[in-house]
Amino acid sequence: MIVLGLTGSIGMGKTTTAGFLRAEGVPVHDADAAVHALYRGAAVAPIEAAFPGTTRTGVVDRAALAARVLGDAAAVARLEGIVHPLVRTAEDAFRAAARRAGCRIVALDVPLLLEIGGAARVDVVLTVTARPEIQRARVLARPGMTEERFAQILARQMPDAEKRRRAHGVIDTSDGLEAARRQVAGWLRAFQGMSR
Ligand SMILES: CC(C)(COP(=O)(O)OP(=O)(O)OC[C@H]1O[C@@H](n2cnc3c(N)ncnc32)[C@H](O)[C@@H]1O)[C@@H](O)C(=O)NCCC(=O)NCCS
Ligand SMILES: Nc1ncnc2c1ncn2[C@@H]1O[C@H](COP(=O)(O)OP(=O)(O)OP(=O)(O)O)[C@@H](O)[C@H]1O
Repeated sequence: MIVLGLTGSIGMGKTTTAGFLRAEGVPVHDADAAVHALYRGAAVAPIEAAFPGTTRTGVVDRAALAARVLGDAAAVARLEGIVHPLVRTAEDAFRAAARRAGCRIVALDVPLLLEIGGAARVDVVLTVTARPEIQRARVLARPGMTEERFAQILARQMPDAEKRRRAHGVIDTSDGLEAARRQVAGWLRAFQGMSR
């Protein structure tokens, strides 16, 4: 079974590109979705213990948690130390189920794949990118997003050029949905020739 690692910085088009993979029959595990589920489940108690007052009625309050950790590298590292192992457990269960089901190729959608050394756990890295001005317009169009918050998030993420350099394949979402969909189909044809 070939494991694709789908990654890319904020607003580059990972989720949309993951949708193209699913449409081609590739099961996708979404790390961000796993984190959202953990914030209603297994992560609530350890996060409340580490950051008192950041959960409400058994659910992590993302805004309170963000206010508590963002801008404090040690606190972000502590949060990641709680969350990332739980995400890995969910990913491992997804991979085992896909292997049992006889899947030939699966994808892990992990925004921080390269930041957390995750390239070692996939066979192929696919980086989703877009021209900087397009990324910027997309992110700043989001409710509540500010130039400062955008800069803060970019500062925490590996530069896009480095993510493209480390990738086996790049999907550029700058030229519309159909162009990106065609790139996904092209890379899948290339990877399906691989044997694992
Ligand atoms: C700190 C938290 C609560 C802030 O939540 P909030 O809803 O305000 O922001 P959101 O999660 O949407 O993040 C916004 C953007 O930053 C990226 N991002 C999220 N966490 C991190 C991080 N630790 N380092 C770098 N980029 C990050 C996301 O991929 C997204 O592109 C949240 O980011 C979080 O729970 N982070 C720890 C878990 C994690 O590392 N998630 C990334 C998925 S692998
Ligand atoms: N190929 C594309 N062509 C045009 N617009 C796109 C394309 N891919 C994504 N978009 C648009 O860009 C925005 C961000 O897309 P998406 O949510 O998939 O990115 P993301 O990388 O998952 O974002 P984040 O990491 O911030 O969650 C959305 O408005 C989406 O419709």
